[in-house]
Amino acid sequence: MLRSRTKLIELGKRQLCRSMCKSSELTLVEVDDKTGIATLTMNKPPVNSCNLEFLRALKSAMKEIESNKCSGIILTSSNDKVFSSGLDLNELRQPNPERLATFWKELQEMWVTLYLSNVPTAAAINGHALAVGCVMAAACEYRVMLPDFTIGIHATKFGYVVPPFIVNTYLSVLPHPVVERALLQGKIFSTQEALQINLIDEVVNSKDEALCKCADFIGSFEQTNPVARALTKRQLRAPFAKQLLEDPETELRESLEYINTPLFQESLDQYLLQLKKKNKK
Ligand SMILES: CCCCCCCCCC/C=C/CC(=O)SCCNC(=O)CCNC(=O)[C@H](O)C(C)(C)COP(=O)(O)OP(=O)(O)OC[C@H]1O[C@@H](n2cnc3c(N)ncnc32)[C@H](O)[C@@H]1OP(=O)(O)O
Repeated sequence: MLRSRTKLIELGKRQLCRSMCKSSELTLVEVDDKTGIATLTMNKPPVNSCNLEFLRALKSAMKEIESNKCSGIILTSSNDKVFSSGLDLNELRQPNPERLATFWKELQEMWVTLYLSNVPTAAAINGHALAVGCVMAAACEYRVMLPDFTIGIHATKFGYVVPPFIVNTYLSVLPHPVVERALLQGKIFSTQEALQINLIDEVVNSKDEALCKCADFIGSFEQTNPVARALTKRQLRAPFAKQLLEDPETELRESLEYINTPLFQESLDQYLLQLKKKNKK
């Protein structure tokens, strides 16, 4: 009882000393004056699907947080049912070639910025995290999730080949056989299943609790040297990012080629129809 009261008081304090740093319409950044932790809230209605502008806003917010020497980043969502629905599929449908290339490069850069961030990163997954939404969470160092939501990469279910950097994000948190089965089945996990396979670290009952857990995780590095920590993280993660860092053009070319195939475009049309139909029922 006493412990939970202390926790609540602690939570109140944390909320009080939060100050706004920089926001765009699509992202909201709040920095805790005491801990230096930045909470980056995704705010693209209705479901945080990543279009070009949103990817740009996310990358720029993360870079800004790093350059302000914050002690860590907590990634979360302003929507209390959806963390992120992944890529905005409208960006991939009958695309304008120039915009698609710019979009895909932004995706690559946003991923590299998050995956190799110098500061500790944690995801407070307060809703469904699908496809690239799951990738963003998995690119963080720690994940805590609310019950009764779903998380996973179901690309193969609707005719998408999974790009290598997405495979690598899974491989850096899950064992190879688990990744193989999950990606080939296009498996979407419930919160409980995600906990069982260690795709997430903990389950919590509220967003506030999720933010607290993430702050505690970031706080656990207080006694470490930030430069040594950042370089060690980079060393550990570099093999998974190597391909994209050394040769982003090949990944870009292969992805654009694939997205422009009739097979991909037909599957996408069908999938988008299904998504819309669901709402008309
Ligand atoms: C050799 C190398 C080859 C490389 C090849 C690379 C090329 C392949 C690329 C593959 C990469 C894929 C990664 C992705 O991230 S693809 C995105 C996949 N995401 C999804 O499938 C999520 C779909 N959405 C949902 O399941 C649900 O929306 C939800 C997230 C569970 C939320 O449900 P909820 O009921 O709350 O909301 P609605 O479904 O009513 O959605 C509200 C409106 O938003 C539209 N919507 C939802 N998600 C998307 C999306 N990802 N893109 C665009 N639009 C989306 C939905 O249609 C609703 O619109 P409406 O109001 O107009 O009906």
